[in-house]
Amino acid sequence: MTESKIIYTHTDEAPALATYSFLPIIEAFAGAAGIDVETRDISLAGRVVSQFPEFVAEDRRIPDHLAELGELATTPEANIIKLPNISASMPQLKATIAELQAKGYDLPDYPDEPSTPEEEDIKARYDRVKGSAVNPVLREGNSDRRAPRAVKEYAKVNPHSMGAWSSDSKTTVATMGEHDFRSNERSVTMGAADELRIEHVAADGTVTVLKQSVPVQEGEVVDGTFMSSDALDRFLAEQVDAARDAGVLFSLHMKATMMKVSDPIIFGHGVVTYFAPIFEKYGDVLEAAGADPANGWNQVLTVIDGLDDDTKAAIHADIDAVYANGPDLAMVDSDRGITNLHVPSDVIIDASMPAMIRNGGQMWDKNGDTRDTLAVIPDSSYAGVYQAVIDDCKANGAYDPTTMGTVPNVGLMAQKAEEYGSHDKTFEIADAGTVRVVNQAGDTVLDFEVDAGDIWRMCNVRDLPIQDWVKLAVTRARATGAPAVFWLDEQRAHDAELIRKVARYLEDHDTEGLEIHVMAPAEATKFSVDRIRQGLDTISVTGNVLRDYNTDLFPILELGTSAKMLSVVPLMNGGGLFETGAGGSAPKHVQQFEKENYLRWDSLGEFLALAVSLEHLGEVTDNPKAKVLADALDAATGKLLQENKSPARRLGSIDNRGSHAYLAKYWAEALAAQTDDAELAAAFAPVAAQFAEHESQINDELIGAQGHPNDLGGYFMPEPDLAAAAMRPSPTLNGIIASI
Ligand SMILES: NC(=O)C1=CN([C@@H]2O[C@H](COP(=O)(O)OP(=O)(O)OC[C@H]3O[C@@H](n4cnc5c(N)ncnc54)[C@H](OP(=O)(O)O)[C@@H]3O)[C@@H](O)[C@H]2O)C=CC1
Ligand SMILES: O=C(O)CCC(=O)C(=O)O
Ligand SMILES: [Mg+2]
Repeated sequence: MTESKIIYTHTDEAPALATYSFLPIIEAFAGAAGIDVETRDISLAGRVVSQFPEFVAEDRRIPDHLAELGELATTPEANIIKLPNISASMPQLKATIAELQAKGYDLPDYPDEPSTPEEEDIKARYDRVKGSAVNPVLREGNSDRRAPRAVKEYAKVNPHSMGAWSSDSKTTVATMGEHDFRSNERSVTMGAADELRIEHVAADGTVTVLKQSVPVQEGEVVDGTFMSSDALDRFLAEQVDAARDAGVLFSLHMKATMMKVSDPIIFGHGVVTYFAPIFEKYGDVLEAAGADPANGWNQVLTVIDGLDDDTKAAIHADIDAVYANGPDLAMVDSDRGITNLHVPSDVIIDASMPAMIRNGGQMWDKNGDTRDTLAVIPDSSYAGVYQAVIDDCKANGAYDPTTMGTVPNVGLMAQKAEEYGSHDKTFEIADAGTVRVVNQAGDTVLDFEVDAGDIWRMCNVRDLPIQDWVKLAVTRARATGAPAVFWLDEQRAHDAELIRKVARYLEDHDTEGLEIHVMAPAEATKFSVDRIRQGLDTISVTGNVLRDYNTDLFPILELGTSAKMLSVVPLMNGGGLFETGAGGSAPKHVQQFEKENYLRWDSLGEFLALAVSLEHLGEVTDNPKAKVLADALDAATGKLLQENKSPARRLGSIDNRGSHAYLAKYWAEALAAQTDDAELAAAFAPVAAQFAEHESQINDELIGAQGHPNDLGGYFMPEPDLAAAAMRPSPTLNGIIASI
């Protein structure tokens, strides 16, 4: 018998807090079926510590759990439950380092400007932890994200609130459309395995190797492209003027976390353009003092704070003038004066654009009022998707969650597909010249005329992941009967290569009776939202970035949040990676928990993932009890929804902890009631009885704990004892769990 083992990941922020409450329940229930649940620490803090063993006292070292799981993900035994984790921006990484140092971890500072080989090494280690460093390693398969039927039905009966859309809304999307990644893209499919080299050739002929070796496989699609720095600046300046003239908010939507090299640079251009008078007048002073707009306006403000009083006062007067003369900025937190440009990881496009659309196309201004917005998305590859949704809402009003259809996604991401693999192949160009991609034979495969400051990048996608993606699309289309639309634009170089492959690999499958289309993203959006309004479902089959966008966009409109999605990654070598929802780690929830001991995080994603993980375990190991646990958990999750025991949003109601207590109650009841496994039924009958007897006492203890500030002894690495105590405040519940 194969070992029955599930790996549960310890991550960050709200899901990490939820884990302190939910994991003991999982361990107890799984233990009754002979299933081991092990944890691995892939939190941002844990990953930082793991990079510096020689700096850290032996008893506080953390092994490189991510590398271990990355290897596990390539084996058939893998059964990993992956909770959302922080893809750290630079300000988050530095805050983590500072917190760990204060806790006595003797870590080096982040060297912004390394001047010795040792500092280069330290910086390289920190940079490995930065940005989207976890997901691409674990996602050794393509993604299948959908709203389970029970969740969709629940949302139809209990719709979330939707802001009204007016036909004269001034909200719109601005995108470059030329000189950007989409329009400069060139793509080639490799006829044979090779090794590519990326070089920059300056105007005087000097050759600089940007990347010595990019091994590529036969059939791999290789793209190169760049965004023109000058065109970007012109575009951004025009949008600042346009927003001011239209009297709408200016807001920039990037993915500075996942696209950790390119997007902070673009974000920095946004900061410099909006605050242009400041950088024109004080740019040298600020640069000398260490300002880096790519890390957000807040970082620049911190640097200004360290200047002498006179300079500081002068700059602040000029900043006031910028605010007075410029368009109002969309705000992240108007009470605290945090704008959309303050921190690059505060506004992340996949969640921020749908939240705006759900809100009638409006964002918050500095007074805490909602206003129409100019949403600036520089690259035009996918911006048209949001414009198409906005056009549809202007024409037809907000969507109706009680009737709307669903748009699940089959996303290409295996083996660092497309943009996921681009980070070590993205460069801010130093001098005008040519970037060329050269093969082993010395032939130039792709070349580009670039200027200083341009952002050049290469993306790759291998052939086997594409085959697997096409197969998954056909499987989902067959399973649901819904049309499957490949969101590919024949006008775009990369997509044109993919369209050829899709046509070829569809031939390998029985597609008789299936409706399969290829449409450019804006057209596919229109097709899907037209059907949504008719209550019809449409599978979106997309590349990596659209996978990310669509799996927040549609769930946020359909279900109110993407946390309620079933997110499965069937690993290409047979294992399973079960993600918990499609959203992130909800930092705002932690703020509320710290302030008033109330955690509004909904663990539905964890419940759904655990059920499919148990089901997978039951199938691949010889453990029928796992299947019984899975079925009972599904029944419990359904009942939890029906009985409205998900976390509410307000103090004094059931929060995350209370929802776990009810899940455990319903799970025990379902196990006691089932007849497939008498042993489990007998084991859980007394547990169910205890829950029934003590329900109100558990509620009193959990709700009674709320309402005061909570000190967890750390943000990125809370003290485990404090976090466990805060998340398990009901002795009665803890006693029942311990009795299993
Ligand atoms: N798979 C992964 O590892 C992912 C990680 N991330 C990371 O997550 C962090 C935060 O990203 P952000 O863009 O703010 O997106 P999030 O999805 O974390 O949060 C946005 C909002 O969505 C709602 N939400 C998200 N999850 C839940 C949940 N389980 N229950 C209830 N509401 C939920 C909350 O709304 P409200 O405040 O109204 O309650 C929340 O404020 C970043 O560090 C990012 O890198 C992001 C996406 C995926
Ligand atoms: O990896 C990341 O940074 C974010 C991933 C994400 O948002 C997603 O997979 O939906
Ligand atoms: Mg996402």
